[in-house]
This record gives sequence, C-alpha cells and structure tokens, in this order.
Amino acid sequence: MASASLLLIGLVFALVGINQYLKRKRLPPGAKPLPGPRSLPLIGRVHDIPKDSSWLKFYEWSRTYGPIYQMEIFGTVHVWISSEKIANDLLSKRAATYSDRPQIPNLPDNRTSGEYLALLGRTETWKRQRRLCSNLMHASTLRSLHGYPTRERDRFLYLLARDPANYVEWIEQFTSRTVSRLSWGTAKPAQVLRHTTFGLLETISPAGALPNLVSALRHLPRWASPWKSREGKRHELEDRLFRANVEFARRGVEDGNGEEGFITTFLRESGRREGGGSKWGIEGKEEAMHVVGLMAIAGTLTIGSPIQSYILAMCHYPDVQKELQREVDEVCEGRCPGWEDRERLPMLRAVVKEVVRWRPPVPTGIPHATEEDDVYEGYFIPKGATIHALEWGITRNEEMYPDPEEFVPSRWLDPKFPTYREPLTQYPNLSGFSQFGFGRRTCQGVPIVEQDLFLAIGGMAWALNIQKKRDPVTGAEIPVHWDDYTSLLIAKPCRFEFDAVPRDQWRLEEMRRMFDSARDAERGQNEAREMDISQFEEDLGPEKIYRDQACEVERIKEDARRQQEQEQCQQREAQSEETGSAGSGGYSSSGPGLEFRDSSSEAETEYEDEDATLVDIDSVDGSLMDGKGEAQE
Ligand code: HEM
Repeated sequence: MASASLLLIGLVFALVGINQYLKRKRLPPGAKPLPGPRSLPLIGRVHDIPKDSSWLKFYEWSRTYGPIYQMEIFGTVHVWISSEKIANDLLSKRAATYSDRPQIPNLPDNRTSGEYLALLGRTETWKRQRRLCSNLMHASTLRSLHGYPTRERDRFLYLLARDPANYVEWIEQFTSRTVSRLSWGTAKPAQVLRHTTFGLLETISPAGALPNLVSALRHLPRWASPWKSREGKRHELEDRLFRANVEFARRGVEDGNGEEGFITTFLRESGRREGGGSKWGIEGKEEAMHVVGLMAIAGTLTIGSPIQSYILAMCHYPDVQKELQREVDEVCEGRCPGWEDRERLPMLRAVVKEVVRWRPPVPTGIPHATEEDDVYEGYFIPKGATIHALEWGITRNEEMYPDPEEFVPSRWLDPKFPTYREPLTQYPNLSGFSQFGFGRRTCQGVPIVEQDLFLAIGGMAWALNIQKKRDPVTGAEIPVHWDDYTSLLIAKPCRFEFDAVPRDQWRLEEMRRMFDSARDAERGQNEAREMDISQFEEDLGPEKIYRDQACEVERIKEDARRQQEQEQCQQREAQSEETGSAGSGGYSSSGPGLEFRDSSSEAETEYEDEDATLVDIDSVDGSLMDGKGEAQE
C-alpha cells in the first residue's frame, strides 16, 4: 500500500517536472512566463474559482499579480487583462493573432458550426457573417431602428408603473420584443426566444453547464450527459422557431404587408438580384437566418442587465435621479424624452454610460483565443491560450475612473475627470466603449443598446420616482443589495424590492395614453397578418425548462416576504380593532406608488380599467409570460 502511494506521488512529481520542462523549453529566448497563481497538477486553479461573482476573484488576482496575469485550468492557459491599454495593445493592435474564439466544452462545434456568429472561430464563415450583420445593422440604424424601441418603451413604462414588483418581466419583455421586431418584424416570438436564449446562456457559460468547468465531461455520450441532451432539445426548438420566423417574414415581403427588420432587408436585397444571393456575399437564406437569429439572441437578455442596474443605482443614489429628472424636465418641457432629444440630454447619456461602467453586463468579457505564440513586454503568451478582457477590472482602473465603486455620471461631463470628452452634444456615448469588447470582435449591437437604454432610462426618469420601499410595519427603509449579481456570462442584479412611484397624475395618464397607442399600433399590424406561435409555446412545455432559476429563487423569497408582510398587517389591524384604535396607520403594504393611485374613487375605476387593458394586450401578445407576468403562476 505504502509503495503504491509512493509510486503515485512519484508519478505526479514526474508529470509536474515534465510539464515545467516543456513550458520552459517553449519560452522564446529572453521571454519569461506571465505572473499568476501557481497551478496544481492537472486541475490548475479550478478549485479557486467561485461559482458566484467569479469576476471578483479574477479582479482580486489582478491586484496581486498585475493588470495581465495567467492561470491554468485543466491544462489550458487563461490570460486575464484588467487594463484597457493592454487589451487594446493585444486584441486590437495584434488582431491577426488575437481574434479567434476558444472551444466551448459544452458546445464543442461552436468555432465551426456557423450558427452563432459571436462564438465562431476566425474563419471565412465568421468574416462573411460579420459583414452581413454589420450591413443589416447599418441599414436599420439609418432608419432609427424603425421606431421599435420607442414603441416598446411606451408599452414598458406603463406596465412597470402599474406593477413594479414584476420589473424583471417587464424589462425583459421590452428588450426581447424590441429585438424580435428588429429581427423578424414581429414581437410574437419574443417570449419563446427569451427561454431558448436563457438556455443557450447556460450552455455556454463557465458557471452554467458543468462540462465548461470540468472539460473531461464533454466526452460523455448524449444519453449519459444531461447537459448534452438538454442542449439538444433546446437547439431543436430554437432552430424550428427561427425557420418559422423567416418564413413569416418571407410571406410578408411577398404579399407586401411585412414589417421592416433585418431579415426583411436581406430578403428584399436577395429578391432584387438575379439568381438570388446578396451583395453581402451570403448566398443562402439559411445562413442569413443564423446571422439574424444570433442578433436576436444577442439583444434579448444583455440590455436588460443595465436597465435593472439603473433601478438598483437609483435606490442608492436618489440625488442623481433628481439631477437627471431636472435635465429631462427642462429640455423636454414636461414630455417624455424621445430619441430625437439625445443631443440636448448629456446627463441622460452620462447616466446610461455610467450604469454600464458601474455594473458591466458581461463582467468577465467574451474570451478571445491566440492563434500563434506571442511575446508582450517580455512576457510569453502561448498559442491556444484563452484571453479574457476582464471588463469588471477594466472599469475599476483608478487612474481612468477615480472612485470606481461609486456611481458618478459627472465623470463623463466634468472636465476635471480623465473620461471627459467634448462636444457634449455628442459625448458621452457608448460607441467604442471598452464594455463592448476589442479589435475585430467588438460588439455589433451598440446602436440598439444605445437607443434602448436612452429611451428606457430617460422614460423612467421622466415618469417615475424610483426609491427604496418602506416596511409597512415599522416604516423603515427595506435594504437593497449593493452588488449581488447572477453568475452566468451576462450578469444581472439579483431581485430586490423597490417602489416606482408615478411623479404625478398627469404623467400616469400620459403613460396610459402611450401604452394604448402602442397597443393599437400592434393590433393594427396583427390584423393585417398574424404569426401563430402557439406550437412553440406548447413545445416549451408548462415547466418552461429554460428558466432563469436565479431570479426564480429570488422571487420565491420575495413572495414569502410579502406574505409575511400581509400577515403582520392583518395582525396589527386585528389588534387595533380589539383595542378600539382607529385604522392601522403608517405605510400601506402596497407602498407609496399605490397610495397615489388609490387616492380617489376615480383612480379605483381607472385601475380596474387598467386590468382590462392588460388582459387585452395579452391576447395581442399571444405570449407565454403574458401581460400579467409569470408571477401569476
Ligand atoms: C448591453 C448590451 C450588450 C453588451 C454589454 C454587449 C457586449 C458584447 C461583448 C463584450 C462582446 C464581445 C466582444 C469581444 O469579443 O471583444 C460582444 C459581441 C457581440 N455582440 Fe454584443 N453586447 C450587447 C448587446 C448586443 C446586441 C443588442 C447585439 C445585437 C446585434 C449584439 C451583437 C453582438 C455580436 C454579433 C457580437 C459578436 C462579434 C464577433 O464575435 O465578431 N450585442 N458584445
């Protein structure tokens, strides 16, 4: 027994020795390895990576080892960059070496399959698809994204004001419906898209499917791998959905009733050319379907993260909200801001940019991979290394962003900050911002992000006072977390409670008018031609397998808390009755927002009417998580 153990220990040491020798041998003359935590044999540092908020650990290491360091996980070298300059030096200036993508263990054909442009290797397919994506985006940007973000924002504001407790639902409906219209000219697929996209996010995230961390698990056959079989089912549904969406748009182009969107632009262009094909080098509808599908995926869940972070920020920074409201009220003279007001609203643009900096939506970045060995400032970076621009670390650079943990929109508006830039009619904006990546792989969706965030955040500032909720019993503020975020590749705040109080009766009525007019426009469109999505909803199943568990857990906790709140109120009322004192006094459980609405009997009638409207729009949506939200289940 003892000799077997000795043999094993000897073997491990021999392996470590051989490994070290091979690494040293690979070093070019004069180059040294990057600093970083020492690797354990075979596993590297996998045991050190926390499941939640892993970016904080990678950032902590950057404070020990410097703005570029390396670590190993199961034999793969991972390089972490926390400096914008170094990220630009490598990923942008040496793009020929640094523009590949690594293989994702749980989606092993990601580099070659041609289905997800953002995950493709640096291949001819990627170049062709990126060109098409960029052209379709450009065509829609020239036409102000066909007004879809405004229409959806108008629908979103009223739903949020009416039911702030379900804010995640309303926000994700806003982002997914907007991008669904942009992609296929209809909002119908939005709810199924949300589920399949969440499933894909789990499939590809290091904190999602286990094989992404323990890569040996990728060799399991499908029948023995729950991750593979789950992904297989998800992919099959997504593929069928995308085909149906393209077919719907194709019929619209043919009968002349189709709405504008990416796929419509592509189909029209192909129709104009002899023998089909497009001027962008994509010959088949099939490939265009994948490109547009990826654009829809990319816009479904990402933009919701900064919208939620804005609400979180306003709970902690009420003075910023007041300042923002002052600008919006002054410039727009009381009306809700529109996209055409952007030059005159620098504070609003600064809040948008600061939200993205303060809580990066993709905190670990999307990894690149090296195609050749390289040496940077004397440090060796091997071919096949996975390169991470750590967005969280980049936004914590104290020289560039003094007081990085604070939410300070004025850093974009005041010349005393290094990030200030003129003219303020144009800056700040999101174009070229580090949070959208580097070099040839930069994000292609910035025009959508910019317009969605401007309209949603501007609309909320115009319409609502966002504030911490008060305990109905004690009247004390209910605490709101500071940086508790979900752990997948796209991170969003875990659920928290807050109040969204309409600023006055006129704005509430105005929101209702905007909502009605968005609903009427949608009805008009659906009367002309309707897309039937019911089969996909059915196939998704009642249990909705691709469901955001992290948020579910939070909501269950929240529901339990509310239930407790109600019980306490009832108890207090019962006690008051016993002692004969008048009423419960203090705060109502529904918070100041509803107090405002309930202030007259007229408002009560209005509220009932609102419910009717919501039922109405559900049938217009035909969505799984309809206008009443998942909380109903
Ligand atoms: C807040 C929202 C968003 C954020 C923070 C974000 C961030 C990013 C990041 C960090 C990358 C990787 C860049 C790199 O590898 O260096 C990326 C890639 C990409 N994004 Fe976005 N994105 C957002 C929304 C969108 C939207 C709405 C679209 C819709 C078209 C989109 C389309 C893409 C595409 C196509 C790529 C892949 C580019 C390539 O690999 O060549 N993104 N995004």
